[in-house]
Amino acid sequence: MLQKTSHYMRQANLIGGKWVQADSGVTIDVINPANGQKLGTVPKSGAAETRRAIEAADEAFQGWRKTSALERSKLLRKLHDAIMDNQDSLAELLTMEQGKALFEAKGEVAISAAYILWFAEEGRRTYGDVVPSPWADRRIIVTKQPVGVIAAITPWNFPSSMLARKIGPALAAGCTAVVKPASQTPYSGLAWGALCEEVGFPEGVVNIVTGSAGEIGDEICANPLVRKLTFTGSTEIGKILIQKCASTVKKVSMELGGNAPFLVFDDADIDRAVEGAIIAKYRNSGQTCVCTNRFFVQAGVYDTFVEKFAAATAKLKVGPGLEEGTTQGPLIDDKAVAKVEEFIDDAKSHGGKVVSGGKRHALGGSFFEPTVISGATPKMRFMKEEIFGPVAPVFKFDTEEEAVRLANDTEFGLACYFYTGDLGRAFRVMEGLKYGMVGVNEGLITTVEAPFGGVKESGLGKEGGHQGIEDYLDTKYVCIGGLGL
Ligand SMILES: NC(=O)C1=CN([C@@H]2O[C@H](COP(=O)(O)OP(=O)(O)OC[C@H]3O[C@@H](n4cnc5c(N)ncnc54)[C@H](OP(=O)(O)O)[C@@H]3O)[C@@H](O)[C@H]2O)C=CC1
Ligand SMILES: O=C(O)[C@H](O)CS(=O)(=O)O
Repeated sequence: MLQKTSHYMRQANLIGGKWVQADSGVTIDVINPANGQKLGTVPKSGAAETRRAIEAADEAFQGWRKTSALERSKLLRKLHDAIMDNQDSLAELLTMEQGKALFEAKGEVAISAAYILWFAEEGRRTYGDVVPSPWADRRIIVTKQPVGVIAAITPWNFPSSMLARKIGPALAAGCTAVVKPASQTPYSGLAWGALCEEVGFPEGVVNIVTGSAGEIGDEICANPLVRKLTFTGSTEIGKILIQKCASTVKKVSMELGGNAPFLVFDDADIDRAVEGAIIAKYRNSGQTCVCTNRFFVQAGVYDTFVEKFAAATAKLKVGPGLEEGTTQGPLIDDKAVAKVEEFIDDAKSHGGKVVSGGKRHALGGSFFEPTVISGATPKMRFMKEEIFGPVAPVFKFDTEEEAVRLANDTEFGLACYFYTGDLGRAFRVMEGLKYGMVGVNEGLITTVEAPFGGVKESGLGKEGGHQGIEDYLDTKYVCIGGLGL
């Protein structure tokens, strides 16, 4: 199977148009989470390689910034087409390094291409202004220009689409990029380097460096040539990076952790709510930042919802991502499994009841049974900590006010979901929830046309939508005199 995915599989850094190893020659093994087998290696790079990548991006920026928005749009469209022409092999590579079910990997590759196409179009609409001048002899214009060299650091859970919604707007705006993919899932990002090379992006426009996160991150944050950092990952690391970027006053975009609530009111369509709950909880085996972390169900429908949700959960098929029919792949590693077990043990110690799943899957390794726990209470770790795994705690509430208060009782504010048949309630609850994204009677809302991002400690900035390109642009005010008007 590896043979079929090898065409875009690269086991080297891409710096200034050249595929190179780490200076030390040291490598990192990349492991298939479905079977623990080694897929290959990537360079264990550090500050020196990162510095060279930044310098290559800065050199390429001098030419790339002078291309027209239409030229950049055409290249991005070619990149979109190349991704879609190779969707199957890119999806197989993604599943082999990350573990997700193949249909989800194909979906991730497709939305990655969709982000590229969206920004191919948005890059031609970065309008400025001509402002009526207060002076008869001067003219005022306001223009948008690319910020310059950007750095992108991406997580292991969506190694393709998280990169797409960063380099898509960056390249469309006229920026150049240095990318650090997650060490556990580097191949999807490196494949992007091969695709950009194939469709004709100039050398140094996209550079990709794998290896020591701390060393690479420190060079990115300290190097004044890098004018913006866009990061997707944990809030813990995001806070460190924000602090380190202060030394050179970089722009920062942060897509960080979540603690999504999912509210079900008495007047909800319960079958629709269960359908939404399944996708909002178990997509990517629960390893997404917008996965539901806490289910809050009104007392009148609590037992019915738990029974239907547990039954639907039990129907999910755990297995290797490449296996026909699999809906739940393995977790990324054994550390992730151990964390999920800790959450379940904590819940049981506080009176929670496992009504579906609850333990490691018979397949062994990092496969885990999708799990529903009833009788959840705010004393449990779920209330404040992101699970990042296939565990669904179901809390009970009585009033609308109580539900909104419980939902907001977190430092996070990324995504939230609620189900109701009452229009007035829909507006009251939507306006009361302190989150960047709200699903009303829907459990999967991510799309390229809408601005993705959180508030509070879930992050800064938006990705996707027309907002997604703004963070890659500087606004310049120009006052023109001496015109003899
Ligand atoms: N808001 C959002 O859109 C998303 C948020 N997340 C959040 O991320 C977490 C899980 O993802 P995970 O990958 O474990 O998150 P991490 O924050 O551990 O890692 C994310 C990326 O940051 C890199 N990194 C780690 N430490 C440093 C450092 N000191 N300097 C520079 N880079 C560093 C990692 O590199 P390496 O792999 O080499 O360690 C990886 O590429 C969860 O909290 C989840 O909610 C995840 C996806 C999307
Ligand atoms: O990394 C993630 O969790 C993604 O942001 C989730 S989504 O964009 O696929 O919804």
